[in-house]
Amino acid sequence: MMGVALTIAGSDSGGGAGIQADLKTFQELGVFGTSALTAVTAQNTLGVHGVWPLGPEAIRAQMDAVFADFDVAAAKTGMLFSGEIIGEVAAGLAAAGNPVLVVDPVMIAKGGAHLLREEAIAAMRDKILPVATVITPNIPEAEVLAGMAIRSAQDMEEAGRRLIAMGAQSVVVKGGHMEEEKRACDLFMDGRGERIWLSAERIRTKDTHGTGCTFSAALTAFLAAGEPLEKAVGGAKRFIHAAISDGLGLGGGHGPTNHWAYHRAGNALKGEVLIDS
Ligand SMILES: Nc1ncnc2c1ncn2[C@@H]1O[C@H](COP(=O)(O)OP(=O)(O)O)[C@@H](O)[C@H]1O
Ligand SMILES: Cc1ncc(COP(=O)(O)O)c(N)n1
Repeated sequence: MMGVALTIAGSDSGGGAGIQADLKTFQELGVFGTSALTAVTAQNTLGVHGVWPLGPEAIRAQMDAVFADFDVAAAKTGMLFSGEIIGEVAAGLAAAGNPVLVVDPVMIAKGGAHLLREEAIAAMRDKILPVATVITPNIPEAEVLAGMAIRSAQDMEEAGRRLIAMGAQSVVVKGGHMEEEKRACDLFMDGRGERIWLSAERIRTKDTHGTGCTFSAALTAFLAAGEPLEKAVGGAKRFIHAAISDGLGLGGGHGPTNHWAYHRAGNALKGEVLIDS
C-alpha cells in the first residue's frame, strides 16, 4: 500500500518553503501527502510580508481528520509559531499514538522574520523534542535549543548530544549556515552512538529558500516509504543537493529550490554526496 505522509506546517504563498515544499517533495518521492496548516504567510522570494496563525482548534481538527481516516506512516512539523499551537499539535500527535515524527524546528525565515515566537521555544523543547524520531535544526536553531554556540564539527556533535539528552531519538544538525566551509556538511546522530556525516559541495547560489523544509520533507517521505532512518537521511541529503544544484532562477530574492531535480539527476547524485559513518 502507498505510504501516507502528513505535514503540520505553515503555508508559503511563494511556493518554495512550508506546506507547498513539503507536498511537492512528498509527491516527487512517491508518497501520498496530507497536511494540517498551522499558519498562512504572505511570502515571496523577497521576504515574509504577513503571518496569520490559525486557531488551535482548526489545527487540531485537521490533524484529527487525517489521522482518523489514513494510516499515516510518518509526519513532520515545520512552522509552529506559538506555544499554544505547539501544545495543541503535541496533544494531537499523542492522541494519534505519536507516529514517526520528523521535527524541523523552524524559527526564523531567511529574511529575518520570526516564524516561531520567543515564548514558544520552551514548548518546542519540552513538548515536541521528546516525541521527535529525528529533529533537523540548522545551526542557529541548534544553538538556541542546545543553549551553546556552534563554530566547529565538534560543537555540532556536542549540540547533537544535548538534543538527544533532551529526549529526541535522533538528530541531524545541518551545516548549511557554516558559509566559510567549502562543503555543506550535516551530522546525523542517534542515542545508540551512530554518527553519519552527510557532505556535499557547497553551491554558490542565493536560491536557498525552503532548503530546510525540503530536506525534512524528503526525510519524512523516505521514512513513510519504509526506509530505515540511516538510509533516509542520505536520501534526503541527495534530494536537497539536487534541488539546490539545479536552481530555477525564480523571483527577485532568495529563490526556491528545484523539487524535480532529484528525479532528473538520478544516479549521477551517488558520487556527489558523501556519506561517512
Ligand atoms: N549553498 C549550499 N550548497 C549545498 N548545500 C546546501 C547549501 N545551503 C544549504 N545546504 C544544505 O541544505 C540543507 C538545509 O540546510 P540549512 O541551510 O542548514 O538549513 P535551513 O534551510 O533550515 O536554514 C542541508 O542539507 C544543507 O547542508
Ligand atoms: C511557511 C514557512 N515555513 C518555513 C519556512 C522556512 O524556510 P527554510 O526552509 O528556508 O528555513 C518559511 N520560509 N515559510
